[in-house]
Amino acid sequence: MEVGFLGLGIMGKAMSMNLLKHGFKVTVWNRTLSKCDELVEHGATVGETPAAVVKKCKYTIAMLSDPAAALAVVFEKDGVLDGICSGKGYIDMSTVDDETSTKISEAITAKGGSFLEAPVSGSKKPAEDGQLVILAAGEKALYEEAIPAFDIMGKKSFFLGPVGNGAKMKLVVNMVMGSMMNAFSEGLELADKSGLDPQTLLAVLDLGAISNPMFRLKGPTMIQGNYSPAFPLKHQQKDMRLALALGDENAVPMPVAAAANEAFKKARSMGLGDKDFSAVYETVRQFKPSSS
Ligand SMILES: NC(=O)C1=CN([C@@H]2O[C@H](COP(=O)(O)OP(=O)(O)OC[C@H]3O[C@@H](n4cnc5c(N)ncnc54)[C@H](OP(=O)(O)O)[C@@H]3O)[C@@H](O)[C@H]2O)C=CC1
Ligand SMILES: O=CCCC(=O)O
Repeated sequence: MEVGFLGLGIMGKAMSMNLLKHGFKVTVWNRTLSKCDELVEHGATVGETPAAVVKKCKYTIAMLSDPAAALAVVFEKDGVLDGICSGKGYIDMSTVDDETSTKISEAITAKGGSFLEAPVSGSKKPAEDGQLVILAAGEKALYEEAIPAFDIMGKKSFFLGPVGNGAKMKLVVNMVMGSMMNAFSEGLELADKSGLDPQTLLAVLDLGAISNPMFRLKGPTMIQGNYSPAFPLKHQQKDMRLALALGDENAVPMPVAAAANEAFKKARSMGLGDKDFSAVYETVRQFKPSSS
């Protein structure tokens, strides 16, 4: 099966690599061309533009940073729209808002193509291990066609109905995650400042009702001050911003998420946007480990 893949950042690289390793023929494109090299070493072909990739492949997947990137890759010259036609599908797995996704869907379908949004839960490691949770919405037939690829990239796929529902579900999930990360950071600092061992706090949390993989994975590295990016903080703040806009649209009060968004903005202002989102800890942290 020939699949196109646009966007080889942290997630796109891992996801397209998995497709290659499982026998898919993959044609890749990335704005910064050098990021294609490693994929080529594993058998990928490079398309010169998004349009060239779409022209070559029955369906094309995109994994791009934000709404501006998702729109640029579709609407700019030599973009997806210049290659799409009847019989071809476009699957955008980037985390964007429903307005962006709807705009892309309308443009693709106006040219006879089919569209699916399919943002994912799970980060770098689940992407490498094919353990993502896929939140698809849009054209059901394209969803069914893409299941073999989804089964490789993910551990579970949901079909959530019309375009927009996948984007909204993803924003709700990441809004909860970003708020939790801030509460967790405050807890680590409170433990430390009140004379408790943060490592013991991790052990206690892990045995109780709020035990979860995020605290288990991020806690030890946060204590070390290691923020090597799996999920860049600038993307988490983008998701908080988009989730708050969704709350605004639906008149849902979200004071906790709003405060969390401010903390992520503060972290960006401290130059931490390209670090892992757990670096939001630095906005409350006073004790610095000697290794940082
Ligand atoms: N990392 C994670 O844990 C997760 C991320 N996500 C979401 O997945 C998406 C990708 O995330 P991730 O891989 O971490 O991000 P990265 O920042 O690592 O990669 C972003 C990608 O978008 C491309 N890009 C950015 N701007 C443009 C543009 N204007 N035109 C064309 N391409 C552009 C980049 O190209 P270039 O290389 O040239 O900069 C790169 O390929 C985001 O929407 C994110 O929110 C979802 C789940 C988990
Ligand atoms: O969008 C990023 C999500 C990261 C995760 O689910 O661990």
